[in-house]
Amino acid sequence: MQTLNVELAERSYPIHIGEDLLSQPDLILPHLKRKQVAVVTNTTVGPLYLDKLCNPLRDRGVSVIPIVLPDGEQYKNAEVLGKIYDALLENRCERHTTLIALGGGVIGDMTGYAAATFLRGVPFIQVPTTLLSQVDSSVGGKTGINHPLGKNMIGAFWQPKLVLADTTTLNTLPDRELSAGIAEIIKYGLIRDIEFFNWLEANMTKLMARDPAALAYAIRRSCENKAEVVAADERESGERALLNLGHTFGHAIEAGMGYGVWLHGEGVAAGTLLAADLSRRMGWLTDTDVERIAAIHRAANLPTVAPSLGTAAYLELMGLDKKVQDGKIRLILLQAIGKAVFTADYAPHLLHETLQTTDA
Ligand SMILES: NC(=O)c1ccc[n+]([C@@H]2O[C@H](COP(=O)([O-])OP(=O)(O)OC[C@H]3O[C@@H](n4cnc5c(N)ncnc54)[C@H](O)[C@@H]3O)[C@@H](O)[C@H]2O)c1
Ligand SMILES: O=C(O)C(=O)C[C@@H](O)[C@H](O)[C@H](O)COP(=O)(O)O
Ligand SMILES: [Zn+2]
Repeated sequence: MQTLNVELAERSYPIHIGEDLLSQPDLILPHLKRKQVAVVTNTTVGPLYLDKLCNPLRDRGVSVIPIVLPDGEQYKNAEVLGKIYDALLENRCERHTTLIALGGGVIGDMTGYAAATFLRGVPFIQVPTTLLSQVDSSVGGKTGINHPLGKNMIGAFWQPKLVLADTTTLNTLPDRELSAGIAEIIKYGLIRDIEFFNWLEANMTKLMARDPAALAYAIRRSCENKAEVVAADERESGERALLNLGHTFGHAIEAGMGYGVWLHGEGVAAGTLLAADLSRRMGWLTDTDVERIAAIHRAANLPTVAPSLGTAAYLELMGLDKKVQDGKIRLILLQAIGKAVFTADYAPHLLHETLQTTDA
């Protein structure tokens, strides 16, 4: 097992990464205020891992309330969030009850938001079971739900007490979801870690084949990158925005196509290629850079061409992004592979040209 720390003064917490961690209650028990937990999961992950996590806790005297939600990005909404509150109230949960998110980013974001808001804030633990959630969503404390008009529009910053990333759970993850996770891994290389990007290019075949050592390294390096950025800028007043590379486009794709049609990581992949295209039009990236970025996404079986929603629809959806300031869409662009900037200072006609490439 490897352990990293997210350094946030009194809100600091460990990230444990390793095999068979689910069934090690000693990793969880020190982080509980009382021996009562509510474990939020979904109808796919529950049958696979709920007993593995909960039985050893029960054996140690912990009272466990399981809460099983429907599975899918289309359920990351206020109605399903309400089901978490219902179960917590019906079971008379208190401020010292710890919520545990067992699942991917959808479960993690919703459980975290329920924890941030139930009784004005209760502790929570992330037990991420997708590659995407192990390398990104379980770390950093962004929690929330979608609105029909936009992704993650309602939410809160609420840090977990612990992240327990059991890499054995990835054995049951579908290939398409593995690729979606790799999109966020590539992101770290592109925005701030050229050596990691070079390593990813050299090791993509191993990652796609689920080589345990390659996966373990990619998860650790991703979490190190994310933890450093979050420690420097917890609430996204500057540097943290770089973690949004490709997301303004990607979130427009997810909302525009209907939640769940394109996976989050797929939207990020196609969105990253649009950000790269605009960066080339700005004179920052070369054609060779853009081809390198496309090639690494292709090697991960990720989409590199965005759907043709139409330029007007893209601009409308992107105009609802959380980073919009004074009505201007602010974007993360690449000055080079390994160096991103957060800027409003791009020529609007170049963004239009980029978006027009999506018209079939
Ligand atoms: N908070 C953040 O910082 C942050 C970062 C990135 C993404 N996100 C959010 O995370 C979500 C995407 O997360 P995701 O990609 O994990 O999707 P997800 O949570 O929908 O999980 C993907 C699918 O895999 C299934 N699954 C989960 N673990 C499994 C396992 N071990 N074996 C078999 N199936 C398994 C799930 O049931 C689901 O069907 C989006 O809503 C996105 O907005 C949040
Ligand atoms: O942690 C962050 O900060 C990120 O931006 C990570 C992203 O991968 C993630 O998808 C996040 O949920 C997007 O946040 P949002 O603020 O654009 O909704
Ligand atoms: Zn993301």
